[in-house]
Amino acid sequence: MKMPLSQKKGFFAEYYLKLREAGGASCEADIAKLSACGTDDERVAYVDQLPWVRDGDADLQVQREFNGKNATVAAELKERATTAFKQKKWLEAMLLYSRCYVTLPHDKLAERSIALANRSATLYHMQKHSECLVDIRRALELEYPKELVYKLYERQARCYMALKDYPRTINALKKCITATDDSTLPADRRSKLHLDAMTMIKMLENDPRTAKQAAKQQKLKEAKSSTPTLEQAQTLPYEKEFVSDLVRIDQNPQEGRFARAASDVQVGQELLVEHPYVAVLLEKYAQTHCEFCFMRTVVPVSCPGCSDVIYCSEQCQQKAAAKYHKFECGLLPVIWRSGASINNHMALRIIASKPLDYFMQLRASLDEELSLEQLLSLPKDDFRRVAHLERHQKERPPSNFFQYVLMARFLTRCLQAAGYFGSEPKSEQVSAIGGLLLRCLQFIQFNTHEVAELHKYAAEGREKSIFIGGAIYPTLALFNHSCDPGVVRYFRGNTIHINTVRPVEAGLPINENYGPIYTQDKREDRQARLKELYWFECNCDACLENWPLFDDLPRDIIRFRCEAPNNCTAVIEVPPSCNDFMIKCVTCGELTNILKGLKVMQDTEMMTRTAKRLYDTGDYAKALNKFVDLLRIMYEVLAPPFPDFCECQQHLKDCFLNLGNVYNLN
Ligand SMILES: C[S@@+](CC[C@H](N)C(=O)[O-])C[C@H]1O[C@@H](n2cnc3c(N)ncnc32)[C@H](O)[C@@H]1O
Repeated sequence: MKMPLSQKKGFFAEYYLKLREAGGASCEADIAKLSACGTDDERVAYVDQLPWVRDGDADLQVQREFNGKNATVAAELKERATTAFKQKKWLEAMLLYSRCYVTLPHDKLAERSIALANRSATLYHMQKHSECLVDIRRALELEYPKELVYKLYERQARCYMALKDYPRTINALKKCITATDDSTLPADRRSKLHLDAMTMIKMLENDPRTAKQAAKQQKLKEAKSSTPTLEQAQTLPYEKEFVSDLVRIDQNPQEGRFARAASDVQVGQELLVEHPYVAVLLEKYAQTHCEFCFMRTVVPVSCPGCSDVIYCSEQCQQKAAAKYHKFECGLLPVIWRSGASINNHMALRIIASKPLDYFMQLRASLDEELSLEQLLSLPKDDFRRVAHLERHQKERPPSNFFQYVLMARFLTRCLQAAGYFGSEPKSEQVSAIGGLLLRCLQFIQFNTHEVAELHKYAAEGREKSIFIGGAIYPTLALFNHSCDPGVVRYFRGNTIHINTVRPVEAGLPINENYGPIYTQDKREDRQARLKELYWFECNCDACLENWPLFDDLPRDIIRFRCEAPNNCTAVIEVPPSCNDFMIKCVTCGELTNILKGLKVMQDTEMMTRTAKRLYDTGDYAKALNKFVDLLRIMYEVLAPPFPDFCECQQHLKDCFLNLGNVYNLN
């Protein structure tokens, strides 16, 4: 039997080629006619009525597939995990128990609790005490066999002991003693356990640290807080959003909207902390990272309906379920198999995150232009915050529109299969959502950020930033590009942080970087890439003045700033061998004393060594402060680009990256 197209891997590309072939001679002419359509709705409607497109619809059958949960597969995984456990292969056992837990059908409460309890034992051996405690709590919340509960409390006590939390150790030991009443332990073993636990409790109660800790914990409890737990640590990505007063969004006809400095900005300052409007994790990381917040996850929570994705906590699972997963559940295998990129998936998720009524009401107003003030005053979760991002619809060729319409049609079918339109979809609603998906695909193209995680290979002293997913940050999406960016971005989960890597004077643009950077890529290559991917000509200083690559930066020239009191912005280039201290500026004719600059260069050598040492010992926060000082001092008297400044900037960027998502591979 022939396999339907939608069952094959990467079927969308095949469907597209097949369709174009079916279009035959009239294909190009039909596609060219798309240029006559003025709106996305018209484009979708036009493509929809092309007979050769309609004929291909049979290839786009989308059906939800729930083959993820499977008690038999879970039982096999459990057996393999237990073998690995017995062989003390802790990591392997932990991963297998995770897969077993995620694969178990949601109603198998006892089995799920056992998988969690077994994983907690593995985590205990791995000395992952906080994670072990999370699994014990979850196992206890499910139907863990009563007669074995004492074991969990015993393990809980050991974990608290390892974490030096004595009041909680005592508490767990007491619960352990009580739980033995339900156990099937022989009398002698039970009394031995009681005796050991009582001895431990007594010892801890006599320890002065216990009372101190208990008082502290009580205080925190009264303040409606508690000691930081792993669950809280995992809510880190939901740290408060923040836009600094130093950032002002402005616009002009040449560059559209962009950020500029409202007043002088120092190096190292935090300008923006933003949650994504939408984010999609790469399929590759679906079993290691939380689908909702992108935190790497040791003790995953799974979706009740599928085992395709994991979450770091119940909160993230519930948020995802409420927002979009109810429509994606059972559809992810189809989306992944289709070969649709995460950008395409993001478009689907944007729509799935809000009810149909929301879009139907908003639709008419989407064609109205919004002023910058109106846009910025919209609530963060308003669709218009992203719908009005740059999409270059006027420059878009018909062939590109055609491809996007086909993808929008496929995504509409996915939503339809997931029940987004209810049991009896109305054709005008389906078309309207098709039009909106087409709009999403356009703005996503220019406004997505790659979410990254820093992979550290300690043994080799190597670090690499790895792309784990994509996201849209509505405020950051208004920042323009420069090949000599003023900021660095790093991520905690999928929350983005933007910090400056050089001073920016009041009124000047604060630009970020879309990929090509002047120290590494030649001007022609940068410009070609920006034109191809973002459809603009870059006119940053590095492009206009054609700054050399880092390796070609002159080492035999020092670039001093003209210090004349007339606000001259010229650069005075001096060879290191120069014997004069008072140098005449060729632009303004005034003299500048370069002694101060030479002294700075001497001082910075020593400071750089200290900063690098701090970095190498892993003290990133301190190293960061040192690099900030260095850049500030250098920038005052010397004018970039020059090698020391670039190197320092790179180190500062690395420090910031180390404060974000990090994965230690050794
Ligand atoms: C992420 S958006 C940035 C905000 C955009 N200017 C706007 O008005 O929404 C990317 C788009 O901004 C424009 N852009 C970004 N950097 C630019 C630059 N340095 N000069 C001119 N246009 C730029 C390009 O049109 C690009 O496709």
